Amino acid sequence: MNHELLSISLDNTGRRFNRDWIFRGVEYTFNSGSCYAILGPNGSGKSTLLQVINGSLGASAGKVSYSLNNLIIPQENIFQHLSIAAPYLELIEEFTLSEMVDFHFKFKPYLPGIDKNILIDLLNLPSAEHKQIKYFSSGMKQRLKLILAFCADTPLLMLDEPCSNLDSQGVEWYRSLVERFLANRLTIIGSNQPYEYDFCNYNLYITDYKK
Ligand SMILES: Nc1ncnc2c1ncn2[C@@H]1O[C@H](COP(=O)(O)OP(=O)(O)OP(=O)(O)O)[C@@H](O)[C@H]1O
Repeated sequence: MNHELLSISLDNTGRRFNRDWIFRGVEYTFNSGSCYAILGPNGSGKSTLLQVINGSLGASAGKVSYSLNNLIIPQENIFQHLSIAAPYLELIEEFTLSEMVDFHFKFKPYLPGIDKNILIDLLNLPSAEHKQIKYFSSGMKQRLKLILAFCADTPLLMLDEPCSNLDSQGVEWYRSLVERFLANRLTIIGSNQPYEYDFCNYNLYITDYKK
């Protein structure tokens, strides 16, 4: 369980592409221990807002600031404290599952109580350990992205469309990870499927920031 206290504040934050504002005037603070859903229809800007929050995309207006254990940290360092599963973040197709897990956890520690064998058991994909990821189905890849994000010991967990390509068993499996691995973290989920986010403490509607 991660015990670091992270706070992310958006101050009059907006992002545009060319002349179109995707969102503007966002005033919001995200805190450890809560789960936030970013909601809106397809193409409304959920992924864009997630990327602005994690600093991988700059804001066109306003600012995003971060504090960890009450110390301000610069935007360029936030990725060290972040685990993310998103459709636009790819796995390394040439690796086997085993190699992918080793590679991922060179950069991020495991959550206490988790190790490689436990993680592979949790993934529940029998006989996939030495299979190359390029031979995984889309649902298997999605499970792998999720388990890598959930099991890394970071205060910030971001999930964009977490159940894309998952079947109903996969959705149940996702919900079991949520119950087990969210405590104390700051979790932000981009979604328009209630089963992906209905346990969140707060909902943000991107359409509220379109003016
Ligand atoms: N690099 C870019 N250049 C120009 N426009 C972009 C760029 N990235 C995203 N957009 C536009 O920004 C808008 C928001 O896209 P975004 O992917 O954030 O929406 P979303 O709510 O996550 O959508 P979905 O639910 O379909 O995943 C869309 O109109 C998209 O075309």
